[in-house]
Order: sequence, then structure tokens, then C-alpha cells
Amino acid sequence: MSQTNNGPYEVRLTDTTLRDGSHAVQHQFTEKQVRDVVRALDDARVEVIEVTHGDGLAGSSFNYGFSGTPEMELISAAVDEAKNARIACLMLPGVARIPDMQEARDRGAEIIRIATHCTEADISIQHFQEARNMGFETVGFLMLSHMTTPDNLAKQARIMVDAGCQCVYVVDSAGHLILEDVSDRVDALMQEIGGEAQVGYHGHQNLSMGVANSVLAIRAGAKQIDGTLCALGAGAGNSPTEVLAAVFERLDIKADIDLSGLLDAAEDVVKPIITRMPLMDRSSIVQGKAGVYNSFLIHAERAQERYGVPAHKILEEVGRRQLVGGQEDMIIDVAVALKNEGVTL
Ligand SMILES: CC[C@H](O)CC(=O)C(=O)O
Ligand SMILES: [Mn+2]
Repeated sequence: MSQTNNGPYEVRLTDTTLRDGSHAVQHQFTEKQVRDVVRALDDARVEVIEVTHGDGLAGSSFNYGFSGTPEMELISAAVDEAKNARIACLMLPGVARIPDMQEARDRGAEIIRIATHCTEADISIQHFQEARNMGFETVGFLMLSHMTTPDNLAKQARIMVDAGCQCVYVVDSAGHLILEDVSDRVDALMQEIGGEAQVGYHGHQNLSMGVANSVLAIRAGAKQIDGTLCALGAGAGNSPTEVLAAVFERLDIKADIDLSGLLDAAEDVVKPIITRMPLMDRSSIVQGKAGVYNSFLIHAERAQERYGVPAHKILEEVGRRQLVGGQEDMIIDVAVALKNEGVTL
């Protein structure tokens, strides 16, 4: 049962338009776009801006999709452009390696966010230790957090904190969590690590819950919240940063953000860049309902084109099989199996 902390609440917003939003533009952000978005976010007093390939450092690959511009160049441009904001990078152990973190650090990134599946925190231990040695501020991402219980999630958070992590996020990678699903998880983490580290929340919009879930996360003790401008992100997109800021103002949640600057950033800087608006459509709602990793949407759509099997049917079966990040190739298996069963467009 969730325990609600009494306010007033104070949070740090991390904008991940230039990392999670990278999925929505097929990893084709240009240096100019990165500079424009960083300048707009920085002017609106956003404290942390994440810049990396959508699948994290070294994500540019045949499997995940190649970057249009090398991410290290984008990181340097972001560092150069930001006057006050600090630049964060995300990495998945096994996709990126410790030297990749070092290069991001050398280029001026100050925060590293290390992501693992929600039951696999142990693979991040050496990365947190090394990150602290490099002088990074550290954040842990427990992805697909709906796939384990609040108690187990708290045990995984403990592993990250013991390794040197300073804030562990409940990451709703599938946009599957609803209300108390979030506050119960944040609460469990607060009880386990609250005295030593912060708790954060990263939401997706599949079931239209990103902003409401963020508020409940804050009321349960979360101090770091993620969003993206115009909700630009994998699958259905993320909790929109500009909506979070507006709701925070209404609820007296202190984030020290310039709301009108953020609205301009969303409308005038990010909207014109978007080639594909994140939508709560059939496929992404199915993802939210079935608990499917948002980054799988593009892969399922590609499989639809290639095998003539509807993407939402593929995603439903992916949910049934409980596939997790890193198993993108299994989407092909699912498409072929459904085709053989006669499931077609
Ligand atoms: C590549 C890491 C992953 O996509 C992190 C994230 O944003 C999520 O799980 O939602
Ligand atoms: Mn995400």
C-alpha cells in the first residue's frame, strides 16, 4: 500500500527529447536540431538534458538503427550549447562499454543513466563503480518495471545503490503502469533506498497516464521526473515535459521551470522537427495494455511491411511471450510464426 508523503514537493525535471525522442526520428537528429533544442530547454531553465542514441551510447547499429550524426558529436554540441543545464547520457551495459562512458565524460557529459531490465541490476555494478570514479552523477534505470513486484524492484534498486547509484528510476518502458502501480513501486524503493539515494520516474503515454503517474510518483517521494517535448519518444511517446511543467504549476510542485519558455520550445523548436508524431493509436495502446517495450513499435512495423502481419498482432504476441529489451530479433520470429498461422493484413 502506498504511503503519500506530505508536500511541499520539489522535483528535478530531466528532458530526454534528444534521447528517447531519437526513436521517433529514427535516430536522425542533426547537430543544428540538437543545438536548437538544448538552447530552448536551457533558456527554459531545464536542469538536465539527455542526449544519446535512442538505445543509449553505442546504440547506433544494424539492430537498433544507425544514427544520422555520430552521437558523440551531438553530445559535444549539447555541452557546448548549454549554459546552465547539465548533459546526461544513457547507456545499457552490453550495448555500450565503459570506454564509451569515458568518452562521453571527456566530452563534458556530467550525468550517466545506466539502464538494465528490472530484474537484472547486477549487470550494472561495475558500470556504476567506474562511473563514480569518472566523476559522473549516477542514475539507474530499472526498465519495464511492471514486470516485477514492488518488493523485487526495491531489491534491484538496492543492488544499484550499493554499486554507487545516486537515484534509481522506476521506468515504465511499456506505458503499462497505472496510478497505484507507480506509487507502490516508488514507495517500495523509498523504503529500501530513500535514506541513501533518490527515486525517479520515467513514464510513457500508451494508456495516457504519463503525467498523472508522475504526480503520484512525486507524492510517493520521487525527486526526479522525465519528460520529452511534444511527448517525442519511443512508441506512444513520453510524458510531455511542457504538460508536466503546467501540471506542476497547478499543483504547486516546485520545479523552477519557465513554463512559457517550454511551450515555445515545444511549439516552435520541436514540433517542426517531428516527422512522425507519437500517437496513442491501436499499436501503441496494445503495447501499453500488453506491457510491451515501446522501442519495439518500429521493429513491429518493419516486420508488418516485410511479412504482411499486422503490427498490433505482432505486439500482442510479443506481450504474451514477455519479450524484453535486447530481444528485438525475436520480433521477426513472432511475425513469421503468425504468418504461418495465417494471420495477415
Ligand atoms: C534504451 C533504453 C530504454 O529505452 C530506456 C527507456 O527510455 C525506457 O525503457 O523507457
Ligand atoms: Mn523511455
